[in-house]
Amino acid sequence: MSITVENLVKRYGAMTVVHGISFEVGRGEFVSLLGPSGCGKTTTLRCIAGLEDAAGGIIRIGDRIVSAPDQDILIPPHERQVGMVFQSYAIWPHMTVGENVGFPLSIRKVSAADVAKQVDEALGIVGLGPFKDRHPSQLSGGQQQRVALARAIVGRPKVLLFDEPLSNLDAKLREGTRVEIKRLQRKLDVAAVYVTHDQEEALSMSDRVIVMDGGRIEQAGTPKELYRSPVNRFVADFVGRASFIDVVRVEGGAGWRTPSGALIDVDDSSFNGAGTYQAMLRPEGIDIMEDANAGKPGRSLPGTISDSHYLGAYTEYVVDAGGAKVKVHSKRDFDVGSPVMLRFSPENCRLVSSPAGTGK
Ligand SMILES: Nc1ncnc2c1ncn2[C@@H]1O[C@H](COP(=O)(O)OP(=O)(O)OP(=O)(O)O)[C@@H](O)[C@H]1O
Repeated sequence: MSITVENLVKRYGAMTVVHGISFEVGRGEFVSLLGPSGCGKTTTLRCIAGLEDAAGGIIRIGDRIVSAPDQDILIPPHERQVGMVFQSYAIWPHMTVGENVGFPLSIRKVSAADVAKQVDEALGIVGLGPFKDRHPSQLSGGQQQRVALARAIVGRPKVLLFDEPLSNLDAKLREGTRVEIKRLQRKLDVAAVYVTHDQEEALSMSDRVIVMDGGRIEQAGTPKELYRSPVNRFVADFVGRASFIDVVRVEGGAGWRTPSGALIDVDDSSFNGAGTYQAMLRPEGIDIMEDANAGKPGRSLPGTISDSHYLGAYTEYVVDAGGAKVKVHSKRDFDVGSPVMLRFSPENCRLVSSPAGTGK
């Protein structure tokens, strides 16, 4: 089943925290809500689950309206057929693994025999069959999170909702559990909404990512679309590493000029005639040339290495290019203070809007 969110509004008292957002998640599709702390991701997810009451808009699961305050429709969570996994796992320490997983069924008055069968099936899917009679305190953090996963899928939910489910796991375990969650979601072929503030997690797991800020959607698209063609500086900065150089359009549209007066070739397909703009450069798309005179007009900028951070597979250099701090990834060694030439292609030098005064 799909999830459709139309003009969702959520208020806490006088404060509006979700400002009429709309999106759709198709059956079998994995969509992440990505954004900084407080942008309204969790609130949106909880409105879909029915754990928060929306103030406006319509939420559908499949064809069924589960939330439409204007029509006095607010279906309670246990009737929405959603499975949800929380950051805190929310498993009960006094219950065994099997009892925890079976809990959502027992409150739905499923017969004991059916509960046992479905619990065994769910534990089998997450690989926890032999742990059924243990208590959560006898499990590792990763195993506890799998109990929470099993509990989310036990009633054969029509959609799966995840609220930062991996943030309490260490880096190595997080990577493994990502793969497991994706495998599970594919196997069940359900719509999934996944809340995270971790861009790597969102890019690597999702069919589509919705970037939010201040209770609004900034951009929605496939991971590649967001990475390659962000609509503004906020999205460019939030999705991956990027550097920004102020640019102004040369009179008559014959190119773009940096504050130091250099003309650069910018992919300006996003230019719409109004507002302020910056050129965005991704660090892996820039070459560092030792010969400070090796530049091609429009596709290079002179600078000085001002800082370096060794990261194993590559070094991240910060290059001061006429006042702009440009991050560059290179496998080669350069000394701080060296004069260099940065070379880039117009495809890696994209115009992004950067509304003045908004910090975006
Ligand atoms: N129960 C509540 N009462 C009042 N305000 C709340 C409540 N829950 C959330 N908020 C506010 O709503 C806004 C959105 O919160 P939300 O938890 O959805 O953000 P988020 O993007 O999920 O952030 P995080 O990543 O920190 O969880 C925030 O400004 C938050 O302070």
